[in-house]
Amino acid sequence: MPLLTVACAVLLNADGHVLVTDRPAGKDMAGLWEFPGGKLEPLESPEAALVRELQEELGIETSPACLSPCGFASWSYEKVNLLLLAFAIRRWRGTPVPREGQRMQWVPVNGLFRLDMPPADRPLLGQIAAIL
Ligand SMILES: Nc1nc2c([nH]c(=O)n2[C@H]2C[C@H](O)[C@@H](COP(=O)(O)OP(=O)(O)OP(=O)(O)O)O2)c(=O)[nH]1
Repeated sequence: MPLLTVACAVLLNADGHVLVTDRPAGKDMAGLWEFPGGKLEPLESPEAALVRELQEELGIETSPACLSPCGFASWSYEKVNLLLLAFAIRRWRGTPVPREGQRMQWVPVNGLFRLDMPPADRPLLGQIAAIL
């Protein structure tokens, strides 16, 4: 199966809460909570992809220098092997506002374990808890 690389953000606010958005109706895994981000375009670096996706999905400005690798997960879905690269981000410009019809919430890291998330995300949660 093809390998699909996805970069996602663990946006941490001053309270130590993490931003999650839900997958809009009509997409695979609709309704599940996920970390904002998305697929790399051809020849795009993970960092550039994530900066672009955060602008498109939430209207916030970040830069590769603000991205700190904080974990990865690997999961075989039906048609792809997903490699999910997570970056912690503590500083950005602007206020996140969902721009693609997603719902959004800030949750304490402990609260992530109680959310319905894609199976690929599970192994990331302990890694995120460890960096706080
Ligand atoms: N952004 C993000 N994607 C995740 C997470 N967990 C997880 O399994 N994924 C999967 C879902 C998708 O198959 C893929 C992300 O792709 P994407 O967001 O660029 O694209 P999509 O499938 O939502 O929609 P499309 O752009 O293809 O229409 O990674 C996560 O926490 N964040």
